Amino acid sequence: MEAPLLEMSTGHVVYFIHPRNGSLSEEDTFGVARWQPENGGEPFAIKGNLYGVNKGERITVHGKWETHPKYGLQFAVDHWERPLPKTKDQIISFLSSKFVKGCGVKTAELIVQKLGDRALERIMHEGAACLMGIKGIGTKSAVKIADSIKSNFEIQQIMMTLLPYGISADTVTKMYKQWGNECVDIVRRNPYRLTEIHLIGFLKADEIAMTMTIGISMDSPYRLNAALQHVLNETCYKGGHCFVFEHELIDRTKELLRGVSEQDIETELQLMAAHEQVIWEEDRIYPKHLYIYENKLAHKLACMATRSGGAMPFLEPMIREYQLQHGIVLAEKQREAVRELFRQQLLIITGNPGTGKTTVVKAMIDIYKKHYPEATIGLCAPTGRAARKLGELTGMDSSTIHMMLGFRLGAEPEYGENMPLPFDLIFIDEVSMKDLQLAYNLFQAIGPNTKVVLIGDSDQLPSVGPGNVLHDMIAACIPHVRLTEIFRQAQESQIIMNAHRINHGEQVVIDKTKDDFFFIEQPEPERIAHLVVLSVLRFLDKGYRLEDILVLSPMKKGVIGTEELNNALQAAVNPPALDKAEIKTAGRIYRQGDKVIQTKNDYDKQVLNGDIGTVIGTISIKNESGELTDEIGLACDFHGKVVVYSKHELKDLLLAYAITIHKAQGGQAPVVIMPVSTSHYVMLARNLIYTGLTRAERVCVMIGTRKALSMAISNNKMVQRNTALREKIESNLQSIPTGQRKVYG
Ligand SMILES: Nc1ncnc2c1ncn2[C@@H]1O[C@H](COP(=O)(O)OP(=O)(O)OP(=O)(O)O)[C@@H](O)[C@H]1O
Repeated sequence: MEAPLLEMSTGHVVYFIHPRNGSLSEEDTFGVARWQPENGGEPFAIKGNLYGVNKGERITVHGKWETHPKYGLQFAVDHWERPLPKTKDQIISFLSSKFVKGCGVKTAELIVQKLGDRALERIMHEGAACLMGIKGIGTKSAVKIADSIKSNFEIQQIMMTLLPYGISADTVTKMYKQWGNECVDIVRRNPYRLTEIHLIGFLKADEIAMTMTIGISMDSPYRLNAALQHVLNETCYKGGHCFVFEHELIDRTKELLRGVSEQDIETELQLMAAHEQVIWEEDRIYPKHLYIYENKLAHKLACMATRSGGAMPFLEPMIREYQLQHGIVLAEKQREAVRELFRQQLLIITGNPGTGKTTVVKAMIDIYKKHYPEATIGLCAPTGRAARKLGELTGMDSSTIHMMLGFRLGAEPEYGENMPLPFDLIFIDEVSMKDLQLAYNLFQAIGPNTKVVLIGDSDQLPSVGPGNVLHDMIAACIPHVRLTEIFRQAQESQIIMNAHRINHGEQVVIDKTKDDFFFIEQPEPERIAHLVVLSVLRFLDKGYRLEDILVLSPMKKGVIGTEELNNALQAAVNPPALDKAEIKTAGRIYRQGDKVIQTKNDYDKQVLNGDIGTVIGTISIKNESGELTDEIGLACDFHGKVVVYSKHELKDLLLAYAITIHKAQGGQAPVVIMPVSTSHYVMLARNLIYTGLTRAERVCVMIGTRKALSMAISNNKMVQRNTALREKIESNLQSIPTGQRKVYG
């Protein structure tokens, strides 16, 4: 049966019926609006994907009439377009709209005066040249006006061609930025190229490829290439691996492509390796960038590790003087760490909580400054929270590694191989979180005369991103001092003592007369969720603030996963109210007063993955020229810095009443509440529970079953990560003959 022909109507949206503010997003594109056809007919309702339609602007909608059981006759929009304005008034109104940069009503009138009814056609064909000589338009603004008109209509054309294949308007805009007017040709030839610029994933590209008329064969090299890239990257980034073994990559790709022969996949892989799209080393296949990071990092670490000095007679009296001045006796391992600081260019200090890491860092800074008064010292950590804590404890400035390196959107960091960081000594805290890429960027920026001290707890979860950098460095014998003594003050904390027990595979011991560790026995997940909410409310009643409380769950899904806990906690802690602004998008509600977490590094806004803030309210979004638009966004406070999110940027912001233990790494709070249930037994591992517990500064409340806790404590099977950093550091170390090793200090 042939599809019914679509009808069309040109006119404008008088107002939006749903959503009332007309603020649609890529995730939430469905809208209903009151429509005024320009032929003078009666207004009617239109509905459908109206994402990108602005109230009042002239567009053409294509679709068909439908009868809604409740609302009657409506026009269901299949697609829409912005027609080329025809009359003088339409042209002036288009030229002075937000789509054309740098052109107000007066300038628009002057343009039409000079170029007439065919002004837009002429600008598109002749470019900026035809605008020259018009009063108030210089060369720069002529180019700006011409470019925005051209790109506007080109994007429209591309959208009309590609939207039917399920490519969203937002993706088209991004594609256009990358490929300009060639988008349609590129996608028609090889839809998988959309995966190259991370606009869509392989599965979506495959879907598009299969629906495009020219069709792409199942064993097309384009398809195989994209599938191999997809499997390689997914495996590395989801599993924290730096490479994937050849047989595993081929097997997984075969499973994904179903019906394509192993031989064809292997041939494509060989071609990819020959063109250095991937790196094939022995039986390992690396994404090219991870291979470069691993090799360069290994080389740099080995060079630094071979630079060590000899005896320092001045040091022992300085350590004694420090102890006297501060009324402290450093433990032998702490003294060893101070000595190693002076001897080594690169030093790792690890220890479980309460073993005196911060104390020894303070001693190191003090003694080093006494010996080298002119020395410049930098402090940093992978997350904002960890950096703030390091700054507070040492009384010195401290920043995130990203900020220290000067990460910028779409550009190399400010500091790197050719521009080393301007410090004599750098301390980096919470190094267990550092993944391969961040470690590479950091060490590239370390100059030949800068010392580096890495501090961390190697029993915590490894980094979220690829690599197992801290473990590999320790295993490769990079100078390392492990602090083991638990000091008396720390011994009084049940949190610290139980953290050590868990780490040794022993069950927790709780003294009910003390008030820092509680275990509430409850087997039912629904009841656990309820108790989590009650506990949070109780701590709030006691005077704790929301930011003092971390609710940690191992998982996102399920009744006691972060998603459902967040909904329950939002409803209990911050319910809707007339005086509280809120925004709804993609099924989530963000309300004034909500605790939120950024889930991606955004160098433009200067908020990093893991930063926690509070929603201040809603706000009108400004366009590129700084003028307010109809679009409503969200304003959040991140430790005194106000960050504004447009609706489509909210995908990078989640509620943070409950967060995963992985996300909580590098941060601590006075209170930690943690469900521990067999309902997420796949996630129950010792280092997970250990990491969660050690986020608590004052009180930890676990809710669940002892059985689940005991299962987690017994599960010490570390998930293996594919990395060759250790091997490469060792081989670099061997290739630097002892005679050529530099003396440092
Ligand atoms: N040599 C020492 N003699 C006596 N007390 C010490 C000594 N070193 C550290 N402490 C005390 O032990 C406690 C824990 O020390 P510190 O905070 O430095 O450990 P940490 O390893 O940094 O802990 P966390 O990982 O929990 O932050 C502190 O109260 C500190 O004052």
